[in-house]
Amino acid sequence: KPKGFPPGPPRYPLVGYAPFLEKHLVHKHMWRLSSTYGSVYGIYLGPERTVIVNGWEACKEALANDDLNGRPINTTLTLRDDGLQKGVMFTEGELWKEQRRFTLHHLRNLGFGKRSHETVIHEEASELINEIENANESIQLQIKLGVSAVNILWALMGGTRFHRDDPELITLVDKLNQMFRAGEVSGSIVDIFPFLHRFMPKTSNFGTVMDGFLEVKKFIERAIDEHKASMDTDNPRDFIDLYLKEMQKNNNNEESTYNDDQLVALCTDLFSAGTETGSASVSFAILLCTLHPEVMRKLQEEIDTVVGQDRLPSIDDRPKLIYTEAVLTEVFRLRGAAPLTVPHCAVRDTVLQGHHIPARTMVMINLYSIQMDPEYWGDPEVFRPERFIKPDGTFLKDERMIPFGKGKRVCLGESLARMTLFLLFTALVQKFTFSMDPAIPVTNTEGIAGFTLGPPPFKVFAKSRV
Ligand code: HEM
Repeated sequence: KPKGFPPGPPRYPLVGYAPFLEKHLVHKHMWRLSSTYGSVYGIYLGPERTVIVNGWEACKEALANDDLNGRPINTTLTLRDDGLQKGVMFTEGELWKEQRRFTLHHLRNLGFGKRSHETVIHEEASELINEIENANESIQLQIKLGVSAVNILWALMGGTRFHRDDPELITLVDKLNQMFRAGEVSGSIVDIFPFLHRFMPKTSNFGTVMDGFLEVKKFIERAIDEHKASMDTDNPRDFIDLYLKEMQKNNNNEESTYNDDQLVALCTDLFSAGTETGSASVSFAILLCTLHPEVMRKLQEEIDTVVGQDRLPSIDDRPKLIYTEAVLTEVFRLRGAAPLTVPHCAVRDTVLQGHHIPARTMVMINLYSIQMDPEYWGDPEVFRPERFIKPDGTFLKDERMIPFGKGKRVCLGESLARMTLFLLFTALVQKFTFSMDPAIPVTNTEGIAGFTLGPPPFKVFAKSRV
């Protein structure tokens, strides 16, 4: 017989435990609470009860349970989509299944995460390298990498490439970054008290989030209008054309889930999820290697031996770049971009680690707690890529490394994200040795959690190696 709803920290009137959560390192706080309340505990965020899942065994069980594959309804998101639940990231059931299948199928055919996309990423890497070479002061990498990430994704979604110094693009990337830091993955005060959204000033975190949402939405809507005006149904150029074609095919089908609102929300999901996380991961990788010059040196030695300086590293080099692979895995372990995944929700009553989880309970799966478990890793706080290298020198693949999640809700962009991180990061360390600009001291690298985890502000000097 299942135990009841999992117990947890105290519930204060109206607000529950929400105001006591440490906003900018919420994954760490949630993990800490598990030492008192157990790996699966219940917590009230406002009047709603939520379940937090920690540790490998419990997270693995939760991710394998399809009854926990829903998404909670969240006020902020419903406001983004004019009161509807649309897109792929925050939908569930048949709509989600159909749209996710269509999206993955067509993005893959267009070259998503495949060798044919490497040329595009190499072009972006070369442009980025040029821009860094021409900078005569220390640089803030995150916006620059954000621009690269947009171009890499947009090549498949919208078919065009933006100029790196396009001011509109830079504003968009900047607002996206701010939005991801201002947001709260476990829900904000507006999600607890929806009526408050009318009173939130533009300068509040909620205002920043809505501003970011609307900026992306405007960008997507404009692109869709341009596609409609110029598309040739027989020769679809990119993902938006393919989707518009599918809409035409289903024109007379009232049951169809392919429509304008859905296309806007889907592209907004892909664009938001796919650009900030990518640039955050490369930034974290550069930040950690800059603070560990011995790691940077070893990386450069390996790349010089396997690739040399005459061409950019390619995905074909990957199996030979063992140390590089270990560094990137260690970056994901220590500073994965989505430590709490995207909130899940029980689609029906179910059981987790013997606890009863009622239908519609929000469930947060804490990947950080897996990746930082001292009993398993020994010295989880230490940046030590060697932990992923076996004594015989080969790469050690660890089943606990799931920075993209696992199961049916696993990140839709994993193949692209892995390829982008590898190609941009290796190109940068092949060409430059980075050092910190002491004007912005980085006292710790834990980063800033919002919707996702982003690096702390930092600037680097890039010394050319050739
Ligand atoms: C390093 C970069 C990235 C990391 C660490 C990451 C991680 C994640 C994680 C942990 C989830 C949630 C899994 C769950 O709910 O259990 C997720 C979902 C998702 N990601 Fe990523 N992601 C990254 C990059 C990308 C990229 C490049 C794209 C798109 C092009 C993307 C698109 C999505 C989408 C659409 C979902 C929602 C999937 C669904 O609900 O069915 N992500 N990601």
